[in-house]
Amino acid sequence: MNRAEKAALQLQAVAVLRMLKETRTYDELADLTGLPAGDLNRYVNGHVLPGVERARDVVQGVGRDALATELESRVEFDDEGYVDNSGVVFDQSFLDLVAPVAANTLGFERPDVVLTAATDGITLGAAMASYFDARVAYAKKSKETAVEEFIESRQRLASGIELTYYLPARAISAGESVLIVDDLIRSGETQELLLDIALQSEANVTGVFALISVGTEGIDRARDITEAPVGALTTFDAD
Ligand SMILES: O=P(O)(O)OC[C@H]1O[C@H](OP(=O)(O)OP(=O)(O)O)[C@H](O)[C@@H]1O
Repeated sequence: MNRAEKAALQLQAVAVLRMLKETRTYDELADLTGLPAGDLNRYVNGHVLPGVERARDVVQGVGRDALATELESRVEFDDEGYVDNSGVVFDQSFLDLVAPVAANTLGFERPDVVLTAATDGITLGAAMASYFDARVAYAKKSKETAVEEFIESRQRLASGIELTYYLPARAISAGESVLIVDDLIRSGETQELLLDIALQSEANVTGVFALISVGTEGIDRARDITEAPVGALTTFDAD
């Protein structure tokens, strides 16, 4: 880890601690993290940065659990099982916190491109791309008028409806590494289409990440297609 990466990790830990502090006293934060309340006060107020080991523990340990809990509290299901995740995907600051936690806990290598699906994956894709200093690309269900060449992937869904995603062909070059992300994974059909687009681009997939997994069907489906790490920040029961 070079000096800039260490500094970035230390600042990410401070951002996680600040989020946790919003709803806690310093004593409660000390109980949660195992760190002294006085130190936490200095970190949260920006007077001192946590050491690298402490920063890693915060980001990978309590950070993941806390973000998953926060995510669960912001997601709503209706009677038919449809998800309202606007409380998450409309909050870019929250997604900016998720990116380092996801990258560190699931072990994704830095990609050249973060690939997602319009619409709801876009803000997470932007957060992940910003964290990795990578480009972001999103496949859409329609063709952009001025773009001449597309990669397209089509699938007949379990529902019988056909779903096609289009990506401008120049968004990903052969040999580049691609991290596939989305806000939600349920059947895995969307991820399968994105993986197919990466394959057609002759790119190397470095991982598949979803904020929310509903059941494990989609995660299992992605794992059948790629050997790269596949994971979600939080998993809800499918029923
Ligand atoms: O694992 P799956 O069963 O494929 O479901 C996951 C997909 O469903 C949602 O997108 P949706 O198709 O609703 O499009 P939207 O983002 O434009 O709302 C979500 O954003 C994922 O892309």
